[in-house]
Amino acid sequence: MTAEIIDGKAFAAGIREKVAAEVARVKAAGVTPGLAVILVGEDPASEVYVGHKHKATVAAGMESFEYRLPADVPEAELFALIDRLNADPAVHGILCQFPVPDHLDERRTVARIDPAKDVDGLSVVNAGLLATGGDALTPCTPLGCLMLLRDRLGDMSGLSAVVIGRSNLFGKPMAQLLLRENCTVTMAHSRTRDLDQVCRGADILVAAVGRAQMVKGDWVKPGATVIDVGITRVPHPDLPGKTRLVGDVDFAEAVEVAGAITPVPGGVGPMTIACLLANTLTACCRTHGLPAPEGLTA
Ligand SMILES: Nc1nc(=O)c2c([nH]1)NC[C@@H]1CN(c3ccc(C(=O)N[C@@H](CCC(=O)O)C(=O)O)cc3)C=[N+]21
Repeated sequence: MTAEIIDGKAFAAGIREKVAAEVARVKAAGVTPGLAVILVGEDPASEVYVGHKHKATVAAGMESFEYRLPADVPEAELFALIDRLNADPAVHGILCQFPVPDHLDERRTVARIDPAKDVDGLSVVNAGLLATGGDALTPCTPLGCLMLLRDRLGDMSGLSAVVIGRSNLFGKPMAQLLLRENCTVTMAHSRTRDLDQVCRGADILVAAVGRAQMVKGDWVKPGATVIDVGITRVPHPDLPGKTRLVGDVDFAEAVEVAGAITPVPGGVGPMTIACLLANTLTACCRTHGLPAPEGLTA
């Protein structure tokens, strides 16, 4: 039996349409949601993502503001920009693309962003709200995974969920979201013993380790839902000089065992951008006391 392949690209397109419809509604109420993206330095991969974000933002009817700062920008200058955006009523979401150059500190940078505009959901305030059951802005990639899981599984109560990876950006918030769905959650990581065995117990297996094709087919419980958050560029096996994207899961093996699985590309990645738009809309609605859009939040 081969797994159902979860089409994140199509699902994300649906979310983006929903966002666009809601944007039209808040515009009619006199507000245009705006997203500001800050890119420090010239990382080629980041350039591509920022380009995608800009296009998607505009396509949803929102305002997109882009700021490119030189790689050696002093912290004070970056912070002055963030302060300006915090105070700007046309800006409802602020995202500083990571990684930032070594002389800057991600924690200090996130802390500078107004938590009400922190559409990455990375601030201490939003992480704390998520952990304590409040109305947080939820990190985009975990939110996207949650939407895919809800769509496939509906009620997740009592299911065993294993998240591999414990980053602040993904693993920790993902575990919190699964816990809120009443899963029994295990957080696994690089020091976990007998990781393969731990994974075999999972009804929901979420891989976010950043190691290409690490999760093998025999790590997967038959019928499990597998969410692959990894994205690594590797040399193409058949085309010399070419590359391709792979996830943290050995897809060819896992697809034979799982009940459903997200591909890479076309799985979680497109959901991340769709959820960034959703979060910007949510932030805008909360700021203006408008009803929060349904189905677009955790
Ligand atoms: N502050 C911050 N927030 C982020 O959310 C953030 C960040 N920094 N830095 C970089 C990572 C990476 N990221 C992705 C977004 C979309 C795809 C995506 O759309 N991927 C597609 C296509 C990928 C391709 O073809 O290159 C896919 O998987 O199908 C992937 C990765 C957001 N990030």
